[in-house]
Amino acid sequence: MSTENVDAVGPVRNDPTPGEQKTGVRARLSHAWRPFRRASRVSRVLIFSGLGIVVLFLLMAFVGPLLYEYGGTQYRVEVAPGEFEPIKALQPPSGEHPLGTTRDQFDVLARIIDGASLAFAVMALAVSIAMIAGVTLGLLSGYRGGPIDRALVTMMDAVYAFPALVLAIITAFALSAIMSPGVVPAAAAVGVVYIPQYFRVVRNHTLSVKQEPFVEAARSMGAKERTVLGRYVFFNVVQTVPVILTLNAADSILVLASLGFLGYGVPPPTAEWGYDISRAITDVPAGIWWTALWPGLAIVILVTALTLVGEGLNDVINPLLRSRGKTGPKIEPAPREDTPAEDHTAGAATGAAGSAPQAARPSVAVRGLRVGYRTPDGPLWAVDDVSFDIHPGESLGLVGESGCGKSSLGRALMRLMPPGGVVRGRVEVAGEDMVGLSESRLRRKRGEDLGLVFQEPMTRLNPLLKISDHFIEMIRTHQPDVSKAEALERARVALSQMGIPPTRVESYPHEFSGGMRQRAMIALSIALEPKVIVADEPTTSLDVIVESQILDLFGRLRSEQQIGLLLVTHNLGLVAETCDRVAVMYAGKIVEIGPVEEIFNDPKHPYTRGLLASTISLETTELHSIEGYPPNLTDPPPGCRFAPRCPYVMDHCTDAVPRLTETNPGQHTACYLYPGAGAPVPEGVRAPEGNPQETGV
Ligand SMILES: Nc1ncnc2c1ncn2[C@@H]1O[C@H](COP(=O)(O)OP(=O)(O)OP(=O)(O)O)[C@@H](O)[C@H]1O
Repeated sequence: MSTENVDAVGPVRNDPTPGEQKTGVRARLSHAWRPFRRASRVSRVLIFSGLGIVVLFLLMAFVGPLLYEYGGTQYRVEVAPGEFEPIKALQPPSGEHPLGTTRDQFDVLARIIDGASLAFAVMALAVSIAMIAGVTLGLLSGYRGGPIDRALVTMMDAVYAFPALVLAIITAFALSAIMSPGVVPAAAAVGVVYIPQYFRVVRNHTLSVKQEPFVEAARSMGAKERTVLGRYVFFNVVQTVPVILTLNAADSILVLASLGFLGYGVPPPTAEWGYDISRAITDVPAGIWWTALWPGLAIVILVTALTLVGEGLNDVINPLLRSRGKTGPKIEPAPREDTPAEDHTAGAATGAAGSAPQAARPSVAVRGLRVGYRTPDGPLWAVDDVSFDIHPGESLGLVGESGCGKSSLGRALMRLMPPGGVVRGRVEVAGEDMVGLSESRLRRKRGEDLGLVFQEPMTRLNPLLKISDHFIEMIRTHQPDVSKAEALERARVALSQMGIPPTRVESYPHEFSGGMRQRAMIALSIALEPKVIVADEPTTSLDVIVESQILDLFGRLRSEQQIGLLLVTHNLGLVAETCDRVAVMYAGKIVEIGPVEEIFNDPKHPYTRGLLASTISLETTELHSIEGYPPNLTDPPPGCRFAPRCPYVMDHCTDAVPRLTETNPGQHTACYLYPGAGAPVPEGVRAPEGNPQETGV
């Protein structure tokens, strides 16, 4: 029996589809039934035939003793009050003893009936022991990590290395020293065998689930730690349990029978199928077939039935397996999105460093932001003293080479840092400093004031939750008074605003195309009408048509809802098309910031020039590149960090970090080639001019 598929197990989610609102018990039954209705025919046949057999055995175990005249340990019959006659040993099946009698003068059918009661009792107890211990330890180990994890993994590996039966026998021996033999020690001996299975599956799931982008995405939308642990870690992890449970239930019957066969199980004369087979071993050569056959058949049939239920359940509750048998998702007509004319001039006027002057107060004001990590080579400041503003409806592009700190900056705005990451400085969002906020207040700000859109939306949506669940959870986390029905309605509206048919709200993320997932992710991030969206490479994994749809969406959100946008990207073309202003980052610092038009037409910083020169456009005749590599941020060069790669480097470039100084209206550049950067420009030095794509850096 394998548990290999359980890693992919999904939820049994039972939410109503639109237009089907039932109430009370009927609704619950209908919802519980839904996953089975969606399951393939084969799965349903497997489950229900298996369940049918298990129910027959249960009836036999619990109703049988009331109806059948013999008991499993009864070796005589009362023929008259106080007068007994022994049951004859080794009687073949007959009207009186339908399955015959054993050499110990027991009725075989009565032994089968009592053996079934024992099997169910041991199975239930053993599986519960294993599940509770394995799941608890697995969650603890995976979530906590560190020495606890190492100790538990070593212990479980040692236990797992033992052959199951040997382990069960050793446990039975050990338990016999502290308690008298019976159902409980037998169940404990069987249960111990399965603890490592639950432990390994749950621990590995916990480890991977807690790092899943969708867990981070949930945090970015303000989910509480308890919700993250419960709904995203525990909920994802426990989906694996029912399948292991049914498969282990089947296996436990075999282990119990083996223990009984070897004489280590429940002590005789208790009816136990394995023990009965061992007693019948010498009967078979003597032509006495019935004493071994019936308990053997009972074991085979019950184990097979439980396995069928387990395999069928796996198919039903795993959404990925479930969709395997279908003809595929319905093909939706391409969504029509009206593109309003974008106002790229908004916020593109003159202003102080990092800020476009606007009448309104900025939605985000970043001042002296530093973002650091602990690394084996020492502290690394990925963002170092960065300041800028984003005004309502304004879009700021953040560009730079890989590793210059763009994503770190984006995350720091939400204070969504990996372990070991620190944020210093001020990030004022709607008048409150994110850096100093308490965790609970921070959770409210995330989602409500700041939305986050990631690249690869598939990994950011919980694969076990429907799109509707994502909306309901996020909306109700921030607005507990909103009913589920209202949240669902808002989800439908938000989806249709993004060009996704509202009927698709009940789909799982894997039933969406990449573009639909990204639009759903955007719909989610704007559901609470945040002031600013941080979009980190939002179109990287999408084709150009979907990319253009997404950009149109951002444009609409900005012009219609005045949502600000921080677009983190490598793609200068995307910035030219989408943004009002652009900030160029190099080695953790903003080296140039200003209106897109100014910077793209007249870049001042040699690094900006280098970046633009290495961009391919229709006019490109010769591709330039910036020589060398960005510095190691654990040990950045002194002064201007670009100096080691700069073709215009001067002596004093390495003395101190140049200040951002206005070089064009609204455009600020941190370079000693321009007066105001902190040192006089040496005589005879001329700053570069002209189109860098033609002239190079
Ligand atoms: N969790 C972390 N621990 C240690 N260092 C990190 C961590 N995350 C990022 N860094 C380091 O911080 C620096 C900036 O990384 P970041 O991902 O912010 O850059 P980026 O410009 O977004 O790069 P890319 O465009 O490739 O995503 C890099 O030197 C990177 O190695």
